[in-house]
Amino acid sequence: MTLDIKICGLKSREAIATALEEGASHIGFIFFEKSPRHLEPAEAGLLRDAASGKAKVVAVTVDADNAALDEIVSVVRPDMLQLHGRETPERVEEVRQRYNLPVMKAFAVREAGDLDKIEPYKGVADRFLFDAKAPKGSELPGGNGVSFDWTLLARLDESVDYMLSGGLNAGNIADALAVANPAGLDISSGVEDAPGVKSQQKIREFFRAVRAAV
Ligand SMILES: O=C(O)c1ccccc1NCC(=O)[C@H](O)[C@H](O)COP(=O)(O)O
Repeated sequence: MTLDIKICGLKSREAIATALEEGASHIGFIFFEKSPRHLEPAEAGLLRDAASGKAKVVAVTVDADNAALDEIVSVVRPDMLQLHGRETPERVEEVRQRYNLPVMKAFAVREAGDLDKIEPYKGVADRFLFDAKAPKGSELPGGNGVSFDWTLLARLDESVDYMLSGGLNAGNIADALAVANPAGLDISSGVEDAPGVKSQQKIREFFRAVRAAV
């Protein structure tokens, strides 16, 4: 079983190097000012070259307008855009066409009905990302370190290409993979010592736990 693994919210060369050494398929940069993981496009542009030819660079945005995306795409040169807000199917299509880049559309999941929301995005988004709903009081639509009920994913058609995220860590990834059948995993808080501060040791432990589980 080959699983894509995206380490998200990276901000330092050291953490990127560790993620790549361990075999990350994707590295994510966050462009959302309220996040402790936020980077300016110029900062991400300097970091992204480390991943060239090794992993796909994913730019994570939340209801970004064209001006913001224009800057991110030209300065960071991402391989993929992750839309983590309330983007409509029409907006996802517009973004794909405008930048000629694959788009991963994020959905917040708490109950079965939340998965029905992907229907109008099928054939539009290149991949889905299922995350937990933000807890009350959080200003972040992602990166909250909270899991959802993975058994809900059993209702998905096998053809749905998705990454699983939300509160994953070295301690629960075996349980998650026993229940869900994702094409990829996406993790942020679970490999941090503090919000926005990645731990090289936790990154290594996460990969070790994934290898043991598959
Ligand atoms: O991580 C953030 O700060 C963030 C902020 C705004 C939108 C999305 C964000 N993260 C997106 C991701 O892809 C995270 O990896 C995903 O939500 C999982 O996070 P975690 O539960 O901390 O592992």
